[in-house]
Amino acid sequence: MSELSQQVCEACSADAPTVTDGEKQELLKSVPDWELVTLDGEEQLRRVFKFKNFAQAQAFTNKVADMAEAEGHHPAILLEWGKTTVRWWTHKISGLHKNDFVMAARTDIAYQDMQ
Ligand SMILES: C[C@H](O)[C@H](O)[C@H]1CNC2=NC(N)=NC(=O)C2=N1
Repeated sequence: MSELSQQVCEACSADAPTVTDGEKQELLKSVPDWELVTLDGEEQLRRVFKFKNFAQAQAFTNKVADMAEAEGHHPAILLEWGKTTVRWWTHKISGLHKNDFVMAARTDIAYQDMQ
């Protein structure tokens, strides 16, 4: 499997399967800084990114938003002073698809590029 962050989202339909527990454990190895959370019954990936101020958090938020729009796959993003919280899941299957792990890995690269 090529580096997760180099992959792109595959077309995902409403009847696409969520990742299995085994797939989750394997994929999580590529995004170790992310946590699995369940909100409103939907399993998601979540990570909090820390910054020196609001402007840096805002710039990162915009990078992630642009990447999401380009990919047609969108996160929930909370922008606060000094931090940005990103959650990835696939709305149409109410859970986690491999696409979410790809986008989490690409979000990590966007953060690394700002350090
Ligand atoms: C019509 C549009 O392409 C779809 O609603 C896309 C938009 N972005 C999306 N983003 C996420 N995270 N999950 C989706 O199911 C999804 N669907």
